[in-house]
Parts: sequence; structure tokens; C-alpha cells
Amino acid sequence: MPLPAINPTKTNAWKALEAHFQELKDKQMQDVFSNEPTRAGRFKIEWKDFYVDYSKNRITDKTISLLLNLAEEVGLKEAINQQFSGKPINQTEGRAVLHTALRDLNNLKPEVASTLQKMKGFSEEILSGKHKGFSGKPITDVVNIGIGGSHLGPEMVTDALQYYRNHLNIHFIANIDGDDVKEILKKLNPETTLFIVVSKSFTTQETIVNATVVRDWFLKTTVEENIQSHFVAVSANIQGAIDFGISEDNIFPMWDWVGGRFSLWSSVGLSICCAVGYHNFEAILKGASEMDGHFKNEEFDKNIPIVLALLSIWYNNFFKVESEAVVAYSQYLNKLVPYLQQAIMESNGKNIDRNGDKIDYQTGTIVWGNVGSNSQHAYFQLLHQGTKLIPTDFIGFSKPLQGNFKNHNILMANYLAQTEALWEGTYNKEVENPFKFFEGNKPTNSILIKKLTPNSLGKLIAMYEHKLFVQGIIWNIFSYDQWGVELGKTVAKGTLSSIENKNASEIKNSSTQNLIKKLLDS
Ligand SMILES: O=P(O)(O)OC[C@H]1O[C@](O)(CO)[C@@H](O)[C@@H]1O
Repeated sequence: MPLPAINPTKTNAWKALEAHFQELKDKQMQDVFSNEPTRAGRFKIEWKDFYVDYSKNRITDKTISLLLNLAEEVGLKEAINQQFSGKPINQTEGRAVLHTALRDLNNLKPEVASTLQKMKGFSEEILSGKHKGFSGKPITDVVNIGIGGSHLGPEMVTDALQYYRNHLNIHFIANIDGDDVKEILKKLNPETTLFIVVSKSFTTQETIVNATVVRDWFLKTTVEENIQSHFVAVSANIQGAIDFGISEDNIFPMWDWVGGRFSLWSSVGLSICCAVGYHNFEAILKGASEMDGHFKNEEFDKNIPIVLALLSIWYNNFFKVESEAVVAYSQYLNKLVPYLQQAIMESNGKNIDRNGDKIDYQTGTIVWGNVGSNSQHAYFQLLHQGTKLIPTDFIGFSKPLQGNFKNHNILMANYLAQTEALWEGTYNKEVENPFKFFEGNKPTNSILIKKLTPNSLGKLIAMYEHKLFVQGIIWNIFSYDQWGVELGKTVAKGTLSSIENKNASEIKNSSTQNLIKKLLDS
């Protein structure tokens, strides 16, 4: 059965939300906290080590109930069931979407279980020093060569879990920028470095070219046979990896039902296993699986990903905001936003609905941000006094990892103060001059988590995965394909051939043609 394909704007709930929006759109809502003593207790969800306060939003009980009606009317429950039961909901590619099956630890598919065992065994050999480089020395450095989903997840997680890291140095080669490749290679000794070539398709230009550059660099020091102890691959294209020169034993499989941007839970997470040990990788999977259970089974009004998705729809489609910020008050999460940008924008940046028709409402939130408190000294001015409304997720942790409570108290005081300042502004206060006036009324969600652990990180990532899925269902789009990135790849073939042949005559667009000439001239 295909996914329900309902135009959300034609639902009764949408129409009711439009009327309701007229009541709220210009309303300063600061008074709600004094008028409704139970507000903070009503608009919050407490689940395990997560406390999500969404009371500082421009909503009433009616807003939430209409948004919940919308979720019912578009068939969200049915869509969730279809995803978890492995129906081919990635319809434009004819594939199931089962990244959740990679972390369903009590019910693993046999091929997933055996791959996890292989990852465990391999990472333990690397970590214990049993696996030796060609000159007999243990591995000191691991390099993940991959891009997009084959890079952003592993890099974000290894950074986020820095506290749980062991002695291995982990590097990432993603960009086709040869200067970057060179800078990374400068730090490495071929005798003690392991390269993990990560590409689901094993055809991605950047990854294959970079892996070839790295292999050539490696072979300047040693002979071809030694590739086997220094290069492994993660791919769904086993033959592609074999053709590259990696032996079948050194290939960690993945499957077409795992999308690239949802693949850190698969063997794409091999560099994570090396960085933090398999037991911590398993804890990440367990955390994500707990969030899966919450998402699948909890009532919609107490369901964190669903409530966050509905709030986002409220701002995107009624207030017509175009972007959302995510600010984590933890330096460890400094790679979270780039990771979320791929997950959310590659998934929901679509303008054709599930019936194949052009969409005339907003989809695909622009996600941006950085860590707090740094962000306060950068772009927060615009959040407070700019002309745009930018709903923001504030992520914070109750406990620091290194025991520095003095700093942590200041960090969290800022985390709390910002949502309050954004909401309250200078409402009902005398200000000296108009420049010191703060309108307030700025929506935020506070996601307060006990501690940054592999488990809570798994939950947090899965929370955003499910949020984007819910939004895609409501927007009536296919979230799990990414045809939009293909066109650029095709055009790049033409521009590359012009550059290599030093001849731009085949290029139709005169601006591009001139640019190529200029590039070749200099
Ligand atoms: O793992 P692969 O096949 O090299 O693909 C890398 C990335 O390229 C994309 O297909 C498109 O940019 C992403 O979705 C994917 O994560």
C-alpha cells in the first residue's frame, strides 16, 4: 500500500489552523505565563533523560489540538507503521526505509547482526593493537574517506563523543579539495594509518578520486599487497569496492534500505566504533532505538518528535518563516548543525508532492545555527531584534562531563536566559530609546538532557530523524530520495571536461563559459 498522499492544505485541520492563525498572528503572547499558571507544566514532555519545554511558543491549547488533528487527517499513524514495517515508502526509488532496523538490537536482521559482529571484531583488533600495519606497528590513525551521509554522521558523532574517545586519532577526508587532502596526509604515517573508504554507491566522484589519491600516496611507501592491511571499505556496492582493490573480507556491507544521511547506524559507523569502542557504538544504537519506541508508540500529544514537527509546521506554513536555528550549549556538538542540514534539507527540500504535482505551500525548513554561548556573540542580535522570526531549538545538558561546574553554571545560565529574553523581550518595561526595545515573543524549544552520553546522543539524533519524517508526511512529499543533487553532478561532468580539454565551446551558458575561460587564463 502506498503512503497516504493528502494535500495538507485541503484538510479541515489546515483550514481551521488558517483561521486560528488570524487570531494569533499579531498577538504579543508574553502574558500567557502569568495568565495561565499551568502553561509551563502543560506544554512540556518529560521522557527518560529528556525534558522538552515548548511553552515559549506562540501557541494555545487550540493550536496544539488543531495541529494534532492535522497529523491525524494526513494519515501520520499509518505512515509511521508503514515505515517501521519495512514497506517501500521511498517510492520514487522503490525502497524500504529501515535505518530503525539497524538499531533494533533485540530483533536484528541476521545480516545486520553479523555486520555488527564484524565491526566489533575489527574495531577491537585495531584498538588492541592486534591488527598491525605493514611494518608491524599498531594503527594510530584512522581516516574516513567519504562525503555527505558517509561523512557527516561519523564526524559529528566522533566529535560529540570526544569525552569517550580512546587513543586513536580520527580524520575525515570528504571534500574533493586537493589542498585539504594534502593537509590531512601531511599528518599521517602510512605505516600506522587505516583508511576506511565509505561510499554506499562506491561511485561518488569525490570519494573515489580522493581514495585513489590516498592509495597512490600510500603506494609511494610500500607495495600493493599491503593495501589489505590498511584499506577497508563500507559499501552496498561490493563489486565496486573489490574493483578498487579492497579484498572482499575487508568490505563491510550496507543495504539499499539505508539512506546515506541515515546511515551512521550502519557499518558507516565503523570510524565511530574505532573512535569510542564498540560498546559505546552499541549504546548510541540503543539510545536511538529507545527514541524509535517512543516515536512509534507514544500518543501524538506526548510524542517529542511529533510535537516538534508540528510546531515547525505551524511556523513554516502559517507564520511563513523560512528557517529554524539549532543551538546546542555544548562545544562537543559543534558538528550537529551541518549533520542536521543534510538530514533535514536533503530530505525535505522538495517541491513536488507524492502525487507528482507541484506544491504551492512551503516545505523544507532551512536549518542553521552553531553552538552556544558562541552564537550569542555572533548572530543572536538578529534573533532578538531582526525583522525575521526564527524559531530556535536550544539543546542543553544538566551535567558537564569534565566536572567544571563553574563554567557549566555560566553556560547553562546563558542557555536559560536566552530563551527567556527572546520570549519576554522588554515587554511592559520602560526603555530609554527605541534601539533598546526588544519585541520578544520569539519562539524557542528547550531540550534539556541530563548528560551527553552515547545513549542520549543516539536519542537526540533519532529525535530529529523522526521530526523530519513527520514533516515530510504532512507536506505530502517523499523525504527519502534526493534527485535534486543529481543535476549538479551531471552538469559538473561537462564543466570538468571543458576544464581538462581547455575548451569551453561546449558550454551553453555564456556566464559559465566566460568563467571557464578566466579560470583557464590565470
Ligand atoms: O555514500 P555515497 O554513495 O558515496 O553517497 C554520498 C552522499 O551523496 C548523496 O547521495 C548525494 O549528495 C548523499 O545522499 C549521500 O550521503
